[in-house]
Order: sequence, then structure tokens, then C-alpha cells
Amino acid sequence: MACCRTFDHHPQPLIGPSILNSNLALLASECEKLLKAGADYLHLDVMDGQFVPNLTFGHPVVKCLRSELGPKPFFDMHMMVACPEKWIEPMADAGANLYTFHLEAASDVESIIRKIKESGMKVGVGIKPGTSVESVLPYASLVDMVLVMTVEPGFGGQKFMEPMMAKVELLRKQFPKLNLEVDGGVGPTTIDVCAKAGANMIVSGTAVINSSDPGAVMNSMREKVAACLS
Ligand SMILES: O=C(CO)[C@H](O)[C@H](O)COP(=O)(O)O
Ligand SMILES: [Fe+2]
Repeated sequence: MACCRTFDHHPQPLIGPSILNSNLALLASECEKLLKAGADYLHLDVMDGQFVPNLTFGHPVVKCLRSELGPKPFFDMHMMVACPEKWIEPMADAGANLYTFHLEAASDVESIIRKIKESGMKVGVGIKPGTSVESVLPYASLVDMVLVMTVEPGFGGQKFMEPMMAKVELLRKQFPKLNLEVDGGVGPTTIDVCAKAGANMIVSGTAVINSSDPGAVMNSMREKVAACLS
């Protein structure tokens, strides 16, 4: 099981299933199944209907999930919200471990990073497909993780955008110790390019959830990432 320690060392291969397309009415048991099958962390997609044209859940659900699952599982909050600063304290209080906001939604990036750190959570910053990698470079040394979106945020089950790998390559080259996450359309058919580009945190939704053997899918992706990191 991953924990905050993960972010204090050289990047590790970590698989974080996205529960977006799972049965949300059975959220806790779906998460338990994924953790038992070998998930390193849980990627929880928060959408507010403003930053993206879709709506999921917020901190009250995360708080209940924490209480159901106990203190161990690592919660990676993918905050697809228009006002990222608004939810920092509620998410920290709900038991979130990593708070990833979108650069496009932030008016004062450094202040948001500082507030997240003060709340005790790790910090991630994400960029949408249309956002240049150059725009995130000034913040890469201030955060624990950079998320490169490989689909337009808002929905699971979309097609992987391979041109985004150039962003991952550049970030890995300039920041060898940084955690780099890819999210969107990642699964057995797209993991190779992600691993070769240098991603170490792999979000995978439908490819894991729809598989008859989620554990095997996650293990195989982890091995591919590990082979490229070493
Ligand atoms: O952030 C997301 C969408 O905005 C999801 O994390 C992502 O789409 C995962 O699902 P899939 O692997 O099915 O694409
Ligand atoms: Fe996500």
C-alpha cells in the first residue's frame, strides 16, 4: 500500500485506479475490491459542473469513504473544480492525502500550493491537454506531483491522447525525482508509451474496472513502469 512516504523518495511505480466509472452507489466496497486486488492508491475524481461539464462527489463523500476504509489507503484527489482554494480545508479534514488542482483553474498558483502544504496534504498540479508543459515548469519544483491529462477532463472511457507524452518526457528529463502522473485512457494498450515517457503514477479507470481480472491488469502495468524507471 502506498503512503505519504512514497512522495519523499525517488519516484516509485504506482497504480491508482479511478473509481469514476465504478458503481458509485457501492463506492466503499468497490474501493476495497481494488485495494485487495493490489491498487497502490485510489484516484478520486471530483468534478463541480463548472470546471468540467460533469458532476461527481465532494468532501462529504470522501469523509465517509475514509471512515469506511480506515486510515491506510492513500487518497489522490483529482480536483476538477473552478475554485480549488475553496476545498483545501474540507478535503484535508475529510482525510485526503494528495490534493491535485488544475493550473487552468488557479488565479494564484503559489498561494494555493502553500495552502495545501499548510493543510498537511501533498500537492499535485495538473494540466489539461491544451495547456503547454512550459506553463507548469515554474511550479514543478514546488509540488509533489505533476499530472499530465491524457484526455480532456470530465469523463471516463475516452481515447488516450498520445501527443501528451512529449510533456511527460520533458518533465521527466528536467525533473528526474518528480512524481509524474498520467490520467485518461490509460490501460494495457497505452501503458508502454506512458512508461517509456517516464510516468510513474498511473491512473487507470475503465481498463481496470471493466476487466475480469483488475489485479492482473494493475500488476502488469506496474511491472512495465518499474522496468522503465530502473
Ligand atoms: O480524470 C478523469 C476524467 O476527467 C479520470 O480519472 C479518467 O478519465 C480515468 O478514466 P479512464 O481511464 O476510463 O479514462
Ligand atoms: Fe482523474
